[in-house]
Amino acid sequence: MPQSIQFSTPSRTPHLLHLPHSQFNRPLSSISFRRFPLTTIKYTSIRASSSSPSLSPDLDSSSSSSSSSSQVLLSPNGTGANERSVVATAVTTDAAGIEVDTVTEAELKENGFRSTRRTKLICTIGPATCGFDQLEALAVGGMNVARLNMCHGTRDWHRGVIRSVRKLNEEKGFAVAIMMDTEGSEIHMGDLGGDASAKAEDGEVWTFTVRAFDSSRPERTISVSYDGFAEDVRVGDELLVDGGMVRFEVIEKIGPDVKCLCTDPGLLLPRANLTFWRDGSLVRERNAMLPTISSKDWLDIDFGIAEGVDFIAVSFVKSAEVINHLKSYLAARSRGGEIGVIAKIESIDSLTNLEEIILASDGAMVARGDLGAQIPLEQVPAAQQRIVQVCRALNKPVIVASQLLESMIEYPTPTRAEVADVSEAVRQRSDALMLSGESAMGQFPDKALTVLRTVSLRIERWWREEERHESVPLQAIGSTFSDKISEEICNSAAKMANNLGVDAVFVYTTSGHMASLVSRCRPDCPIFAFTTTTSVRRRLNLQWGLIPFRLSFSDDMESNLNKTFSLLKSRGMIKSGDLVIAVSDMLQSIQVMNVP
Ligand SMILES: Nc1ncnc2c1ncn2[C@@H]1O[C@H](COP(=O)(O)OP(=O)(O)O)[C@@H](O)[C@H]1O
Ligand SMILES: C=C(OP(=O)(O)O)C(=O)O
Ligand SMILES: [K+]
Ligand SMILES: [Mg+2]
Repeated sequence: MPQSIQFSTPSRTPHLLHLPHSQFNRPLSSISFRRFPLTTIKYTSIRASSSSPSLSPDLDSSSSSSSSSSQVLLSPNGTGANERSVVATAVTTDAAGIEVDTVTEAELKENGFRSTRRTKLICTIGPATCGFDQLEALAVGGMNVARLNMCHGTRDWHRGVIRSVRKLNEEKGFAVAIMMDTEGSEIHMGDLGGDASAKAEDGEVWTFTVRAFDSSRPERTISVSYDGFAEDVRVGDELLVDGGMVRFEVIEKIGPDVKCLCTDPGLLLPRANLTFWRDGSLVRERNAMLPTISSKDWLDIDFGIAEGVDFIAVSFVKSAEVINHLKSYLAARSRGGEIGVIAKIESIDSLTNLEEIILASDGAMVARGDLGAQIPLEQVPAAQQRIVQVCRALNKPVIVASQLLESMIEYPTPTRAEVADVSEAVRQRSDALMLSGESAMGQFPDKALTVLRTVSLRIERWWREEERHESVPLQAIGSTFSDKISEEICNSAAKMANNLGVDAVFVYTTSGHMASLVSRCRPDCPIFAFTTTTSVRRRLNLQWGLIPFRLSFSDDMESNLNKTFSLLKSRGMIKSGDLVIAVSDMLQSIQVMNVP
């Protein structure tokens, strides 16, 4: 199949350039249009929307079907320029045949392409946010992915949330993806017998025990999920609750009970995780014999498959093997590649095997909560930067998680240090930021999301204003020749977009791969990703800069562009004169044009 680069001038006359395969052994960026005088480039004209008066008459009939009202176009969920309530507009009988959520629509109209947020936002859903209206408020506020932590809540509870999110997507045109996070074989405390928390004071002696309680929890007593706990632990060990938020020292062992002295006071939360340090280093063998995916996790995974979640985040990944195992399990049970597997990097082993784990996964999470309990805290920032860089190099989305706005669990305003931390993750160009307790059980979930949104927007703008184009050299990753061509096309498209100052890159992608390749380049302009299925659209919502739309399209780029321009224009989401670069994975083409 000949590869084509299409170039259409601002006067809307596109030029079609056919090149033999061999030309593509060089990066596309080295293919200069100047080397091929425009006069030798065969051109075809492209038809604009039916509202354009300057169409070539010869193409009217061939493309008039492109404004058919049966076309369905779905916009992404809100980038949250405003807090007004979302009105359902999922009306396919609409004259323009568009389904779109009003948040994105309003934002694009009011602020234009460039102002859209590039960094994606994830909210952990918990008691503070599980109601339909609360979920809707988060979607309006910019939530791209809802995370369910299977450490907490029953499957019925999680099912309720999943169904509410799905309803929200169907009724209001959002594309909020669902990420299920496995519990993993970590050692954690039991619940607190109904108490929301328990305060451990300095100098108090608490009992950690593997005994089950018949009735209510005895005072200053905590149950532990790991049967071998009392045997393994030694007097003098340090016991860290929730990554060091509260600390104890083991002072005595009495059968199944372990007496511990509180050395750093704080709040104990139900099912908080526990780590152990001995002589200044983490005791790793403690859960080394436990499988990464426990039998309870496998049941949760089956539940996730049945409920059609979009991502499964695997806790305490140690090697690529477990990721490969889960991926083949999913491939056999879910309809082929529909669930993305995210590796949580939160252990020493996962740092040791980082590249192979990320290569095997569909994305990674910098799970700083547990990571900070396994390596010294001062090493966490360097680990974060390395994980973000490896993910970018290997073209996998990366999430920065835990304690971004921890103080907002209790207070309506973040600390300056928290804002600086969020800014750093945005500046590193991570794909997504995640809220945990802030949205799950905090007092100000919407405000916390607003802080992530406004800080992301501001830092992204600052970075663009400073014109700090990144010169991160992106290593070649494509294995097949076709993959290599796609990669070069996307690299070139992003470079052209920056150099020409275009308003948006349009990418037509069936699997989503081409969109991720454009996202990887982190271009200055937003990326409109058009894909044919709702599941791909939702998964794209995790990736930096992608505004995913669902659109039925063909392998005829001319008609796809006509259709897109017409649909987006009729909703006022783009306007005549906007400069766009379009790439497609079906034709492997690049086109530059003004919206007619
Ligand atoms: N589904 C849920 N049901 C009840 N509480 C939850 C749920 N999800 C999260 N939480 C609460 O939010 C806190 C922070 O969430 P997260 O960081 O995901 O969990 P953890 O602290 O266990 O690592 C949890 O400690 C828990 O108190
Ligand atoms: C995100 C994390 O995992 P979890 O909240 O499940 O402990 C973390 O440890 O930072
Ligand atoms: K978890
Ligand atoms: Mg963790």
